[in-house]
Amino acid sequence: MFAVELSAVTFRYEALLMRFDLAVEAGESLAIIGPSGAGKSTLLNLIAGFEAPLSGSIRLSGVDVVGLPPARRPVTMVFQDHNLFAHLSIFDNVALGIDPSLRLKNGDGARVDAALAEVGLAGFGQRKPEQVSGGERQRAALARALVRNRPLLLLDEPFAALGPKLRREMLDLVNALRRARGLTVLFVSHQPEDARHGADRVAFLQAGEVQRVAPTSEFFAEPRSAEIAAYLGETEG
Ligand SMILES: Nc1ncnc2c1ncn2[C@@H]1O[C@H](COP(=O)(O)OP(=O)(O)OP(=O)(O)O)[C@@H](O)[C@H]1O
Repeated sequence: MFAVELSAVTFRYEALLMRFDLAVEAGESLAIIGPSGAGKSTLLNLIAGFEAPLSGSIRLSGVDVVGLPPARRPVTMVFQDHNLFAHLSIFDNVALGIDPSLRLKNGDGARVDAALAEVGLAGFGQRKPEQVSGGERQRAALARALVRNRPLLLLDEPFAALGPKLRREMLDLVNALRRARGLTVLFVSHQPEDARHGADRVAFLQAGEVQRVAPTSEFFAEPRSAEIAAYLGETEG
């Protein structure tokens, strides 16, 4: 049974008809790369339930989730724009992952503290988002995703604004959390280097389709398809 399985999933934005087929094993880390407008964010949004397909099936751990709202899917997601509330402390921002109205029950506070410690933010709970660095804000967003205890973690370019060294550190953190918690991770990145560094396999999207999926070392090995060579030339220049 796959952690994620999309079969003939179609979706349309104006002129672009997308059609996705993809299978991801439990515990895997999959990088999703491809040109701007290829459908990378749309693919994650379909899995998370922020968009509904025209047709096809989306199975998560064997269960067809089409029609289920995002909150009822075994999924948690982190975005590039971390969506932290400026007026709330880091602790409260993370606690929103447990209860959006911040009515915490016994033990919830300890869960928030544990998640903050897991992402390297022990002791940062009482600061406001503006009082921490960009990398630390993304760690907080990751902690908020983790407290939801979902087996599938989707990352839509969450580290795009960080420099290369920090991005590698964040990918290492994600992979450590993946192993410790047995998560399946799908991450979108514009940096092929992120895929090389942090993914077991790479999915290359082009014009609304998954054009190639391969183990990372195989994906980057020669010979490459014309489309992949063009993409890598375009972005590595
Ligand atoms: N809300 C929307 N309304 C109309 N068209 C949209 C909308 N969101 C995305 N699109 C279009 O759908 C296509 C796929 O967009 P998507 O954001 O999934 O691509 P992407 O690969 O994530 O791109 P990028 O790398 O630039 O973020 C693009 O052609 C885009 O213009």
